[in-house]
Amino acid sequence: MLRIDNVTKTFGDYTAVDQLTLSIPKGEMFGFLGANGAGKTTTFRMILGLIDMTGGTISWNGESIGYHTSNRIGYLPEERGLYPKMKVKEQVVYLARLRGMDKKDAEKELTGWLEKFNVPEYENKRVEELSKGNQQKIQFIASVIHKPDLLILDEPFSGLDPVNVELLKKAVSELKSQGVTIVFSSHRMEHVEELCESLCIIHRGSPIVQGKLNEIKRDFGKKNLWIKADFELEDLEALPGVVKVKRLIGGAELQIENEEVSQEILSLLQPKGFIRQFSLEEPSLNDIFIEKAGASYE
Ligand SMILES: Nc1ncnc2c1ncn2[C@@H]1O[C@H](COP(=O)(O)OP(=O)(O)OP(=O)(O)O)[C@@H](O)[C@H]1O
Repeated sequence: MLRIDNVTKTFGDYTAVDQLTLSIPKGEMFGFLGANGAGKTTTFRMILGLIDMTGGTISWNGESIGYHTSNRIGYLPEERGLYPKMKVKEQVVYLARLRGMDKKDAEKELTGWLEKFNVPEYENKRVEELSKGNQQKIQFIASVIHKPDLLILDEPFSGLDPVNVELLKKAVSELKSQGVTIVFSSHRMEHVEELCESLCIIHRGSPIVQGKLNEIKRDFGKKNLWIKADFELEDLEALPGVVKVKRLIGGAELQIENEEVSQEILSLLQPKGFIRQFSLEEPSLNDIFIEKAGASYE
């Protein structure tokens, strides 16, 4: 288990992480979310021991984070950076050996990963010859080659095309099924929704939402209602229990206070004409993020 206990980080007068307490069970894929500047990367750097905490403790499987835990953690940093002139194989094997891996094992692992990512021919290419997205795949390989049991990924999907996003999602899901604990940050809520059972949204270094995704959605209460009708959907905004209305061609998307409101809306609309679509859906993580993180700005 990764335990972050009452962790604070200040830079001068500024508090970037504020008494953060979180527990991430072993083998989970955990989403660590927050607006720009919320404190995600700073937290990751403290987990890695790259910067000192101002206060608090962090432990991995009961051991305080430090030099002895570093070989068991893999990290894909937000600011990607490989040596441009070095060949992929030289570079990844060098990084793996720094993590205590044997050269032969590292080469074998690298070949496997390059095949998995459909780029076996990259082994002897210089990093600068690869596109930015492909460099990112190589950096991901460098972060997992030593088979860490805790993997920290800072915005792993940014800059990847949809095919590579799918490849990477599959790779992280496989690692999870092998028991690796994965913590990742992302501004793309749909990726978090797809991959994570639990998550935390932080704002100014403190959690504002925390828990299991399905419970967070249930507790949020509000629902989305999609309506398409062959008549003008007028005055929806004025109906009791309607929070937001987004007009679409031929219909509307509503945010409503609770399920009961949808029944009242249906009874009101039915006498007016033909309703093509009327569907009630769970709120998206995007809705929750915008409301919770947005409210904290005020
Ligand atoms: N070395 C530093 N010195 C001073 N302030 C810093 C330093 N590192 C981070 N900060 C500040 O701490 C806050 C949190 O930064 P951090 O990089 O952790 O945010 P983030 O959540 O990762 O944001 P983003 O989504 O934009 O990557 C920011 O206001 C940032 O300016």
